[in-house]
Amino acid sequence: MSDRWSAGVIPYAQMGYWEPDYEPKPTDVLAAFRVTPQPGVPPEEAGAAVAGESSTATWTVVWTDRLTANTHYQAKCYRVDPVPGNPEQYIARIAYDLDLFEEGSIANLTSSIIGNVFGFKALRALRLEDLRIPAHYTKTFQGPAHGIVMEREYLDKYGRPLLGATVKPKLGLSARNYGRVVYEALRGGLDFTKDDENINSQPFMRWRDRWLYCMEAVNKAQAETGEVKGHYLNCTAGTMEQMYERAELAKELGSVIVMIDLTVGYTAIQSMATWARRNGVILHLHRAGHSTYTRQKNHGVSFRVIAKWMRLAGVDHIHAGTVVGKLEGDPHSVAGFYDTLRLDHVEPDPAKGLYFEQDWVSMPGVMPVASGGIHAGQMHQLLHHLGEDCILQFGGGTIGHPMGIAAGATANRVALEAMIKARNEGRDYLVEGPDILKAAARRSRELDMALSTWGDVTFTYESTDVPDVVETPTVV
Ligand SMILES: O=C(COP(=O)(O)O)[C@H](O)[C@H](O)COP(=O)(O)O
Ligand SMILES: [Mg+2]
Repeated sequence: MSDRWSAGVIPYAQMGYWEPDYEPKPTDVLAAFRVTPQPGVPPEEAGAAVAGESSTATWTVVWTDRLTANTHYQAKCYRVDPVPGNPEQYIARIAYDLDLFEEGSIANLTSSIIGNVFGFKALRALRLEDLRIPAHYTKTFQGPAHGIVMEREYLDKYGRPLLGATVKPKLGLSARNYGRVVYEALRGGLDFTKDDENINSQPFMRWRDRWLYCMEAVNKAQAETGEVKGHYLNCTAGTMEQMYERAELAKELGSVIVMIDLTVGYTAIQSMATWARRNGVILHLHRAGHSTYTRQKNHGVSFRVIAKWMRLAGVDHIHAGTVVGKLEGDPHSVAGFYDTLRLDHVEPDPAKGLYFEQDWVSMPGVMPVASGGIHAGQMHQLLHHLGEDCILQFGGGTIGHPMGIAAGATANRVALEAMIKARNEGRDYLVEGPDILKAAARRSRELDMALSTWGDVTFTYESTDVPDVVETPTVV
């Protein structure tokens, strides 16, 4: 071991970053990292190195350490467990004192915990699996601008998932044709339509034109149906000033909701969440880009951590997976994401990939959004996996309907209401789902056509991001 540290270089473990006797305090931020050390690097040293580099340390001791209360500020790796079935990987748990973080800043939290450490040569790979945010720190964040309960009250819609659709094709429609899609989908029975992540303000359709045509469509559909309707106007732009300008006009035109992409960055998200609460407008977040760092199990940041950050940052909606659709989403992992977003208190549950207890101390819940390759024929599975407080978004599964967009929307609404009715009557809707849908389709040509068009479409591929199977639950 000693060969690897020449004069002046001391192992992190020896510098105090490995402390197996440490008992985490209720105020500590706790992290679980999946560590793959380089051959020859002991796991405790790897864990200590992560603790060091994500808190006070550099690669050697420095004289100025003596000018600080160094042991107080040092993060401590207090536990390292081998990963069952994977001899190369370990889960290292690290405790960070609350004093290391600025109140109410995701940017500061992330610059510490994922700042430098993922590039460490001594590690082959590193993944942040989970974080425990102490109540003391949680209370310094705004949290969701409105949250699930307020959103339902604003919309006057209860007892069922909300329905939406992403306008397709993703790019190229003119503002007027785009508005037509919105109108058809909303009048047909959806609650929301939505800009896709990459619809911002391109030459083929500038944002102001889209705002005008979409709000005309929303108003017309509201007048015809007597329901509150919304279109997520995507305010994502190159500067904060442009985003505020777009959000202000959305509000002036009476939109109940605006949207941003995860790509705008944590600080911009927090700023937009503050704006959204102040202005009484719901804030939708598309997790554009997340799979570049959330999907692979050995390296990056788990989506359950991103979900936690976004609840703190203050969004009202976030895309969180469908289980059955076209994009990555193991049922157990997705259940863990949905719990993290919606519950007030989350228990550790290794089967769902949840490493820590998380108390949200009454912070409102975020509405998870299920989107990506879903259709009416999956309604029983969607309700079973995702529950009632969520938004089901059918883009292709509305706009691709052979009888037209409004018919696609109606098919989804009829399928959902039939399934909710069956659930409320106490039926085993998961098992009986296909029959429930067939029976409903006898009274709805739109649903009948949706089922015959897409009924057999499934996306059965192996998931990448699956929780480790066996681990004893730990309460810290
Ligand atoms: O465009 C779509 C879905 O379109 P469609 O409904 O036509 O498949 C969304 O961008 C994805 O859902 C994002 O993925 P996720 O929700 O997993 O972040
Ligand atoms: Mg999209």
